[in-house]
Amino acid sequence: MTERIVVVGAAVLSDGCLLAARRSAPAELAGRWELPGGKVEVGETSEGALVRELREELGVESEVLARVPGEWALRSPYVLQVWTVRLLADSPAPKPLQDHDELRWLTSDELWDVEWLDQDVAAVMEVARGVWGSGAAAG
Ligand SMILES: Nc1nc2c([nH]c(=O)n2[C@H]2C[C@H](O)[C@@H](COP(=O)(O)OP(=O)(O)OP(=O)(O)O)O2)c(=O)[nH]1
Repeated sequence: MTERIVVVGAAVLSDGCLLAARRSAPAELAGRWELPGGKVEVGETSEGALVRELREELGVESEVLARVPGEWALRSPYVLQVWTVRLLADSPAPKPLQDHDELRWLTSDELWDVEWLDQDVAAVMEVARGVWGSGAAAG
């Protein structure tokens, strides 16, 4: 059986915008944009991993809403699964505390203004389809 490790990515939504995070490390990913998140640890649920990663990376308190259909291959053995997430009302605003050096809230018109990781493009398209409908075509 092929080993497969799930990386959970958060489509954090607020006021109709999607949160994008620019990676600061490792060197081969630095400068490119991604959905914040990380690896699911042993004994952890996907939802638990997302809430933990968002707390560690962005300093926010969040609630997982729904799985975005699909699964996307990353560098083997990793696969990306994505969930929509909202910030709790009393959450601090997100800050790039760990792994990222810049954050942006993107409207559907701005979605392709950032250089997403190549392996994230299909996942971001699926998020856009679910959130905004088919209007947010890749630019
Ligand atoms: N979080 C996240 N990681 C992604 C995305 N796209 C993508 O290729 N990756 C890769 C980068 C990393 O190789 C891996 C996840 O690593 P990570 O560094 O975010 O996870 P982590 O916090 O659990 O890492 P670690 O330092 O504890 O090992 O997946 C994405 O959209 N979000």
